Amino acid sequence: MTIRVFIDGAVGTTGLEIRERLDGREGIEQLILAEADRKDPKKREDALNSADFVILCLPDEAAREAVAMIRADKVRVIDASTAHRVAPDWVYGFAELEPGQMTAIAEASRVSNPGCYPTGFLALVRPLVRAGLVPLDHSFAVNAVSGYSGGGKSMIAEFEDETSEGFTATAFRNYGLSLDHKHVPEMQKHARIEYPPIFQPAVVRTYRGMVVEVPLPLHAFTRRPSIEAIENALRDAYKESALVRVLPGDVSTVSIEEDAGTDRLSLRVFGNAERGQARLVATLDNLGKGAAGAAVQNLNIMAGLDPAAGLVL
Ligand SMILES: NC(=O)C1=CN([C@@H]2O[C@H](COP(=O)(O)OP(=O)(O)OC[C@H]3O[C@@H](n4cnc5c(N)ncnc54)[C@H](OP(=O)(O)O)[C@@H]3O)[C@@H](O)[C@H]2O)C=CC1
Ligand SMILES: CC(=O)N[C@@H](CCC(=O)OP(=O)(O)O)C(=O)O
Repeated sequence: MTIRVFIDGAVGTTGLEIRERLDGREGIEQLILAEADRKDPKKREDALNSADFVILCLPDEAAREAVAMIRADKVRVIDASTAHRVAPDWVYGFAELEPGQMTAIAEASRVSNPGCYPTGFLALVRPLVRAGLVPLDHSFAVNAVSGYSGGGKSMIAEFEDETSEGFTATAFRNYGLSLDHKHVPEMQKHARIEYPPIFQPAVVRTYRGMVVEVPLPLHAFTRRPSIEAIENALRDAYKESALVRVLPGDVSTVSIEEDAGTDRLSLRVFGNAERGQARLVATLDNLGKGAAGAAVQNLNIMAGLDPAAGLVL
């Protein structure tokens, strides 16, 4: 059986990566709009309704509009934008996050692809909250850096094109200083924690890759979990996963290039037992498990294909 896939936003940063991964795959036919038609509402509407699977790689508002254009019941949607990540009637497309999540994705008609930063945060934190090692009412902090492709075409131009408005030569800059980053509700909801985490993102002069860190004051928690207990809980949560790996915390540094160019998500636990402090560190590619890789994985799961097909391990 061949499935028909339409990527809306196929020439954007995420869309192109997905398209390349699906190109030439047996059993997948891509509906592709010509450059002159790709923003034509009528042409998009036709494509959106004649596909079996639609992957939205659009800004949030355009993603909402695209969903509203879909009338055919058979069309199943994966939305890479932020638009539906906390919507109650959408399935959260993070297959490894909860027991049973892969089945929920396989059966879903509407799947929201996780954000890149939430992917790192949730992978580190959710198993610990679920196991009761970290209390639900802990006030989490998240420190993270991303490659500049995380901001899509406009941020790529800011970092690469001297003639673009907003061109910057900076090596590192923080942002989200008003503490209202769009990923915070998604992190809170899917970690199932009481308070919004304090999210401290930054962007650096490298194209792709991310490091996402969560500091934990273990000494302050009622159960005072050991560093080993934290690492074991993560190992247990991801023991069956091909993409999420828990690595020993025996290195002296972790670089942003670690998983760039792959669909892996690597987790490490560092700590100081005497002080009762830990640093949880995730690395991933914002365009891999953080976007395009996750979308391809979700498509595989929804269409009943090999879950690892087209992914870079
Ligand atoms: N970049 C990343 O690392 C990640 C991105 N995402 C999400 O994926 C989505 C896409 O992001 P990204 O690829 O980075 O963004 P880009 O800006 O690189 O690409 C967006 C694409 O959508 C097109 N587009 C915009 N409006 C419309 C419309 N009304 N109809 C048809 N096409 C339209 C743009 O056209 P044009 O080329 O003419 O501008 C562009 O090609 C966003 O919601 C983003 O938040 C999620 C996780 C990570
Ligand atoms: C470096 C950078 O600017 N990154 C983007 C997030 C990229 C991403 O994950 O997109 P979604 O919001 O769709 O998840 C940001 O912080 O807004």
